[in-house]
Amino acid sequence: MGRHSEQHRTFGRRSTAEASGTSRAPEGFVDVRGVGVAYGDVTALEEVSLSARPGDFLAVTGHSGAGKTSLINAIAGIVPLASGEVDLGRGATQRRDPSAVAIIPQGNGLASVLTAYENVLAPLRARGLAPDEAATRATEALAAVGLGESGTHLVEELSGGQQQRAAVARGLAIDAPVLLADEPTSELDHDNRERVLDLMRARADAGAVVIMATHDPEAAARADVVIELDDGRVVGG
Ligand SMILES: Nc1ncnc2c1ncn2[C@@H]1O[C@H](COP(=O)(O)OP(=O)(O)OP(=O)(O)O)[C@@H](O)[C@H]1O
Repeated sequence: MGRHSEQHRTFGRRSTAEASGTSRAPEGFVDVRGVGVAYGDVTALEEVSLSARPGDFLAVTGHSGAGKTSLINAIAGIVPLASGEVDLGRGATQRRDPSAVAIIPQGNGLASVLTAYENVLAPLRARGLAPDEAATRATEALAAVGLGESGTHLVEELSGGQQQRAAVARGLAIDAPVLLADEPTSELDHDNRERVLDLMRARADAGAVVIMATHDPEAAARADVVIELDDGRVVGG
């Protein structure tokens, strides 16, 4: 089903921003080498390798249980590796830089008793952004996903799709060199799905690495490269 798949890929395309030399391009990279993940006796990933450079938009596909979330979480450092290595950062001197990554997790991960705006703002303040800049970024990110009017609502008052868009806003607002997104469009109608995919594409074009897990072939088709997992391994597409 993937447009392209193979055991190990290297993507060297220069980003638009890098090529034009005009931007704040975050210059991320991701190197995944022979990664395995296990939960007790369950092997979720085995010998998975991939490599991505600034401007790359990757989709990770596969059936339910294939290992998509495990791969996203392994790259994010959320699950321990049973084998292999993950490097990510801003350049060769900053390998394994945890602040280089932002994640839009499966199931959104929002605090339901905070407003959408507070959820977007909190990680920005935690990362040391000044209050004014954090507020501006949070407002802009919510507007970008079409929640400009709903930012003051508690998350528990929002629909599932609105909550998912708030989670997308939170991930985008961090403006990290590496953006990981786990099923970021699963709850969205057509127009909002396209809006979110446009934002992912724009972030890659600005120089980030974007890696998106999705079971939606149409969403995957928006990526530069599709990596298909089956039973925890990269399979041919
Ligand atoms: N916390 C856990 N404990 C035990 N097994 C787990 C755990 N999380 C995932 N698994 C197992 O690891 C394998 C990969 O799961 P993972 O969630 O990575 O797949 P996925 O492709 O993201 O699935 P989905 O599309 O349903 O979200 C599955 O066999 C799953 O049952």
